[in-house]
Amino acid sequence: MPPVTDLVHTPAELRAALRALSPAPLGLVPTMGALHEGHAHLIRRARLDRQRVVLSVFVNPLQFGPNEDYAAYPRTLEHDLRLAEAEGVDLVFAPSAEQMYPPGYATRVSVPGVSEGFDGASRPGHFTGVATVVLKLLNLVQPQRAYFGEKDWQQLMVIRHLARDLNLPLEIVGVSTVRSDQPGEEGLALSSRNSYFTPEQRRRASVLARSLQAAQARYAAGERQASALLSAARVVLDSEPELSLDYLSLVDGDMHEIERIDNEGVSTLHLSEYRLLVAARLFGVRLIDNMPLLSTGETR
Ligand SMILES: Nc1ncnc2c1ncn2[C@@H]1O[C@H](COP(=O)(O)OP(=O)(O)OP(=O)(O)O)[C@@H](O)[C@H]1O
Ligand SMILES: CC(C)(CO)[C@@H](O)C(=O)[O-]
Ligand code: BAL
Repeated sequence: MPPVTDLVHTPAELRAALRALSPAPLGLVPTMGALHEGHAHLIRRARLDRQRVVLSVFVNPLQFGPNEDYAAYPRTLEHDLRLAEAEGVDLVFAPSAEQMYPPGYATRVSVPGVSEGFDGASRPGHFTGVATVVLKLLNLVQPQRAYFGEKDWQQLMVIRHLARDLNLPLEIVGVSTVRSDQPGEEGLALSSRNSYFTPEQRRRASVLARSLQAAQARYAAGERQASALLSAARVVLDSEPELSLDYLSLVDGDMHEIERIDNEGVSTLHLSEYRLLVAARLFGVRLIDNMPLLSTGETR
């Protein structure tokens, strides 16, 4: 018998369905749907942790700017349910915008500092929208653990900060980025927005990953100046004529830009928090990617 995945749409239905799952430990996987192998990886990680898995599918209007792709964002609930069922998800919560933000809704949650710069600068209000909806989802589901992809690195840092600052009684689990292994587009970070691309454009979009790998290679060869590491990435990005760069940086775990890696004073743990970040627009689509200086696997 294939596992049965329940689908609910309202907070009241969610509460009733959660009662039926309790007292098992719950893992929440928040998504905006259009599920792919990256999302499947988060679900599998939650199941490995022996959690009952609640998956939310909600394209959150609060985190989109007025000129962004809220209306065009892919909505594929039937496909998402099939993937959720195949991966053994216990419950899918797919609310409407009206259920999440009924008339009179006012509250916003923001995490200054870590939300500023990078995507926070390019997408004003984005992380306030993310923090607000994530806190609402955590309150609705009350999981023991919640799973987020490293692909959205700054988002993961914002949510870790939110959980720490507000003493949220749960563990935030970061899961490493799943990348394409399709010939020609190897390394491309899986993303729902890749569905906007033709196969040829996807191959060219792998330039982001290749640029970060070039910086990693320079680091592995002994380079410790951020500017030189970033130049190595920049050469690769410049090889794509259609690419318009938003940012390319090396940051520490607090999202502060760093100029030089001083291995003497930095523990391996600290080093694993350093990230090369890139964001660029390609063929009208805004893409982000990031990599550690050294591949270190998942973070917790
Ligand atoms: N390739 C991936 N590897 C690991 N986690 C991922 C990957 N892509 C998305 N995720 C994670 O899945 C969760 C839901 O993300 P979301 O539904 O926005 O998908 P997405 O592919 O990131 O879409 P978008 O194109 O909007 O960036 C987030 O925690 C995100 O970091
Ligand atoms: C965390 C999230 C589901 C909040 O809407 C979204 O930002 C995403 O899919 O990464
Ligand atoms: N995966 C991040 C959600 C967003 O781009 O709005």
